[in-house]
Amino acid sequence: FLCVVCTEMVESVVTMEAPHAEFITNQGLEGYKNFTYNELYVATDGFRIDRLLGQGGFGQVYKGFLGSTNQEVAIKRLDLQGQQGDREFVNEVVMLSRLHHPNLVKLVGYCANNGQRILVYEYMPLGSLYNHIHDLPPGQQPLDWSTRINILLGAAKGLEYLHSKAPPVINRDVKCENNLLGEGYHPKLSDFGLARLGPTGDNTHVSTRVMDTHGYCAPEYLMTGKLTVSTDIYSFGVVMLEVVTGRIARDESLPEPNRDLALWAAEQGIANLVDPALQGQCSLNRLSMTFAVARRCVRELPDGRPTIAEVVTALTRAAV
Ligand SMILES: Nc1ncnc2c1ncn2[C@@H]1O[C@H](COP(=O)(O)OP(=O)(O)OP(=O)(O)O)[C@@H](O)[C@H]1O
Repeated sequence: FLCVVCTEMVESVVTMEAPHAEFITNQGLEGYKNFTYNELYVATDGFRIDRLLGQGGFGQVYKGFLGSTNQEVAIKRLDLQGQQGDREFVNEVVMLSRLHHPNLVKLVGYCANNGQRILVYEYMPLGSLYNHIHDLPPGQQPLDWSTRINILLGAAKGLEYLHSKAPPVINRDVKCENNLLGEGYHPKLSDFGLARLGPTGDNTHVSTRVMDTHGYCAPEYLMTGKLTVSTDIYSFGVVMLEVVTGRIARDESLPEPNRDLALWAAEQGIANLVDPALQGQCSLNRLSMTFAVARRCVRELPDGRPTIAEVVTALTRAAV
């Protein structure tokens, strides 16, 4: 019964019918805890400011502690902006309840009582990849080559799982901030509120909202709003370039055409590309392999981009 319900809900999310958040609460989703607002209020000491982990496009994320299970969690409280927020909420809950992989962040539960829209996730103690690549606080050592390549490999495996579903799940929001890190820098993709089920047959899903997340968007997506697995591949290529160059995806302080990392990297030799902090840590062969696959991912024409399975193969070779 629940599977049928989930499928119906996913379809209604994709076709943007009326939200179903109260419906989720009433029916429950097997395996996920339906929290009361009070439980989460207690877990975060009243959503105290010093528990704030970060602010995303859809609301604040707090660190919480569930006394009943002795578990640390991340609690995302969505800003209530009418149906839009509701749609993202239902989409995230339904998507995560169907998707399970060691490189995807786990949903612990949710709360949709009294107009609240709150998601509860496993806590990822090392935060986002962004914070380990960019704007390092003084004294923090940059990640070494082997850690960086293993993070990329794990993230690529998470994306491979999504793309291997029938129909494929398009993450649509692949970026460094959405790669969260657990103990030992184990990476997990997060944030499926924007994920969409991909096209079947020759149809291409046309998004009603084209979102440019600062240098991560494939050119054809910006022009047409058409979502395919190739648009995720482009974004993943930008993440790869960030991780190995240490540069951000789009640097507004630079003159065009050097602002977008993907465009800049296409014109550079390896010596210029590699993050100075990685000098001497990796053979030229592995560096060239990694840059070659990253550059293929950010090709202008989607047909020239590799599949995520090819990316996993290349990164596996670069990691050994
Ligand atoms: N499960 C988690 N464990 C630990 N920290 C988390 C977790 N989820 C989110 N965070 C922190 O909260 C921040 C905001 O997360 P969130 O997913 O809301 O936004 P985002 O991905 O940065 O942006 P957007 O929602 O616009 O894509 C993250 O960058 C991360 O630092």
